[in-house]
Formats: sequence, C-alpha cells, structure tokens
Amino acid sequence: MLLGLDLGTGSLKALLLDFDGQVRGEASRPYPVTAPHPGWAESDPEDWWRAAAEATRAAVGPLASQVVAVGLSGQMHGVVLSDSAGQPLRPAILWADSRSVQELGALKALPASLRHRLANPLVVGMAAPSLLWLERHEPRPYTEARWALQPKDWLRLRLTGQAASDPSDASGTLLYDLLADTWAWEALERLGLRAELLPPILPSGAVAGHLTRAAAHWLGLPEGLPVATGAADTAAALLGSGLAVGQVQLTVGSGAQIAVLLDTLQIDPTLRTHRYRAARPQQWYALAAMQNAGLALEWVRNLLHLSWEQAYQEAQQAPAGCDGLCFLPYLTGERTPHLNPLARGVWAGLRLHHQRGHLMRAALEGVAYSLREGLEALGTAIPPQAPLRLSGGGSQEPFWQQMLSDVLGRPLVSTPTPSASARGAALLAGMAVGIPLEVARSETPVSEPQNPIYEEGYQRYKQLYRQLSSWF
Ligand SMILES: Nc1ncnc2c1ncn2[C@@H]1O[C@H](COP(=O)(O)OP(=O)(O)O)[C@@H](O)[C@H]1O
Ligand SMILES: O=C(CO)[C@@H](O)[C@H](O)COP(=O)(O)O
Repeated sequence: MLLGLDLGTGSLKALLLDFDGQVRGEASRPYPVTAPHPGWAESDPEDWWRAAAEATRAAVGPLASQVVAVGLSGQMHGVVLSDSAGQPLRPAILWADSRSVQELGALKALPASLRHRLANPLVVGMAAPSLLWLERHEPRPYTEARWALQPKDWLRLRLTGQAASDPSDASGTLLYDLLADTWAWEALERLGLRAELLPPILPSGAVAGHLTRAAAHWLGLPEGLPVATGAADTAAALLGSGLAVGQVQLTVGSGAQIAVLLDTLQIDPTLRTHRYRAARPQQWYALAAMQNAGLALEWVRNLLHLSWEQAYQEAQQAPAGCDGLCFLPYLTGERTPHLNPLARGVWAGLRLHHQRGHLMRAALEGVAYSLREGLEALGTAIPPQAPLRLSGGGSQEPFWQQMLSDVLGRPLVSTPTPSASARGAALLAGMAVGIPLEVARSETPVSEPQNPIYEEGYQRYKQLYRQLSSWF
C-alpha cells in the first residue's frame, strides 16, 4: 500500500491507497494559522509534526506493515528555517503572509533578464521576499539556519534526515529559474541571500530518503520505508485527479486555485498569473491563485456564529445579489489578479434590513467573484468552455457549487478523487518505488451554469475594488 501525506494550510491529510488505487484509509488533523501581527500568517511546524503522526495512525490503523512507500505534498511558497536535523528555528512563514511588502523592492530591482527567468509575478508570501525579511529583521535564525525549506520538504527532512526539494515546490519560491529548471543562482547572489540554505532538487517521483527509526516510531510505520520527494499541493492535485494537458482544475481550500496543465512553458506576458512546474517532468501549469476562499468564508462564518450547515441555510434565504450588499474577500491581500498585498476585506452597501444570511451570502458571492476574476486573468491559457474539475475541502456543498457555476459561467465536474493532493502524493510514492498506479479519469457532472443573476453583482464587485484600491 502507498501512503500520501498532504500538509495543507489548515490540516494534514493522510490517504492510504492499495495497488488498485482504492482508498483503504483516510484521516485528517487540523492545526492553527496564527497572525501574531496584522498581515502575518504563521504555523508551528511542531503542530504539523503532531498532525502527521495522528492522521497517519488514524488512516493506516492495522495496515501499517503493508505500507511500502510514503509520498508528500504540501502548501506552497512559505518558508521554514530549520537546523540540520529539522528543528525549526522559528514558526513557518506561510503563503498568506504579507509582511514582506518592502522586500519586494529588491526583487523588482533585479535585471529584467533575471526577473524573466523567475517567470512569475513578484508577490509577498513567497520564500524569496520572506527570506529577505528574515535576513533583515531576524538575523539570528536566518544566519543560524542550515536549511530554508518548503513545508512538505521540512516534513520530509524530519521523516528521513535528508533535505531536498522538487521542481514543483521550488518553482513557487521566486528563487527558481524556470527556463534552466534549477535554483536561480544568479538572482540569489544579486539578492545577497544564502544560497546554501536551499536544498538539492530531486524529481517529484524519486526516493528522497528513508524513514528514520524515530520517525517510524512516531508515525507507527516500519523503519526504513522509502519516502518520495513529492510535490507542491497544486501540482500533486493535478496528478492525483488525472488532469490531462489542456484540462482545467478549480481547487477550493483555504485559498482557491484555477490551474491548467501545459506541455510547454508559456510565460504570461502580463505576468499577472503564475507558471509553475508540474509533478511530471516536462509539464508545467498556468495558475490563478486567489488568497481568500475557505479562509475568508471560515472567518465570516465564525464571526456570525454559524455552523457550515447554518451558514448555507441562512445564505439561501437571502436573495441573489443580497439587496445590494457586496463583499470583497481580500482579508490577506490578494494575488491574482490584483497582486495587491494591501487589498483588504470589505462589506459595502449595508442596510438596516440586512440579516446574517445576507452577510454570509455576500461573502460566498464575493469569493465566487474573486474566482471569476482569476479565471478571466488566465485569458487564452484556458480553453474556452472547458469544464472546471472541482477539488479541495471547500467545494462540497451543492448550493455553493451551483453559485460557482453560475458566476464562472462554466460547468463543474468532479472526479472520484476528493483528496486529490493526498492522492497525488501517494501516486508519487508509487512512482518512486516502481509501482505506477492507474489514475481514474472519469468525470461526473456537478453543476451547469443556469442563471445569469450574478452578472450585475460581478460588475459592481469589480467597480467596488477599483474605487477602493487607492484607499487600501
Ligand atoms: N462547507 C464548506 N464550504 C466552504 N468552505 C469550507 C467548507 N468546509 C470547509 N471549508 C473551508 O475549506 C478549507 C479546507 O479545505 P482544504 O482543502 O482541506 O484546505 P487546506 O488544504 O488549505 O487546508 C478551510 O479553509 C475551510 O474553512
Ligand atoms: O498558494 C497556493 C498556490 O499558489 C496554494 O497551493 C497554497 O499552497 C495553499 O493551498 P491550500 O492549503 O489552500 O490548499
């Protein structure tokens, strides 16, 4: 059997697959994202470590002796400073963190030829600006660190004692040369960053180490199990759901991503959307990344003291368009399409008769509109009319799915792989040990665009951001 561990933003998921690709066990354990200062987003890697043991034990149960390999996937872009044994020197700085606005200046000052090789918009929350911030503001952990790692790479170091990264995660750091397919050595030198902090890069589907005795004991698995390098969560999800070149995936988790798989690297000439390496060699994907999906909805739901069930129930009682109430979900700033870490959340148009349901529905509509802006930013990279394959923990509710279809004007389909990133991680474990699994490619219709009722709301949403952008 193959075990996939997906280190998400809000929880770690463990998925056990047999060699026919059937799920034999599944579990997840949550952990917090903290904001010790406004605009920060951090997690304690020790919480990830505890979640890894608990989720693995719950998913694997009595089948531990049958596991032959472990694969990893994880949230992208952040950075964990650790010593050589994987002891974190401070909390992890995550993708949703916007403290490094000043540090973007150093990236913008790179010669155009080097910036071009990064092939991506220069945005906060990526390892490059976060490392520049650490160098300037926390020189002690920065200079004492042996490694600067992506979250899943930190987990693998803890599991195996070996440090490595893979192209899909490395290409999301703004320290990777997508044209040469290696770390961007010249940019690193110009930025004055310690290049030796970055680990060697191995293919996603290679064995990157073996479970140490201590880690095996911690997870309840056999010592010495091969651990695959693994991939970034978005790349792993594309693999795990069997996405073919040209197909489009919509993932709704803490953030939301719209991705299309490519077999050539086509850099966005407007540099508003991302291009990253996929989990397989010679594949890339174009990505619109919206920062505030489940993250914003969860915040609103908690604020209004609603369970998810109540949230949808009350939202459905409010009319589409919420009688003019409009929500901008930019609680952590926004990446695609605004590339604006200073953007903020807003409810605009409140009136005396508005109830909780209006506020909740406006939040759902606002997140859906932000996804539509992401879809539009991808432009011709997305085949016209292509259905969107749905994945992620925030995409299961039929009312929400119908709203997404209506707002995005696209059919949504599902695959038989709800935990796509964890499945991708398990598939990479299989590849690493010579057990390639077939990926189910079947699609089930979820929702069709039925109603243009959101058109006016979408125009008002775009107008609201434009009018407020200088105020943020
Ligand atoms: N019914 C729901 N509707 C919308 N969002 C939800 C729902 N249930 C959970 N979520 C959100 O989905 C996110 C969890 O999805 P998941 O794919 O596990 O994310 P991650 O990988 O970021 O941890 C959380 O932000 C949570 O608030
Ligand atoms: O930011 C991106 C992609 O650019 C995400 O892939 C993050 O890695 C977070 O993923 P979730 O934890 O929200 O699934």
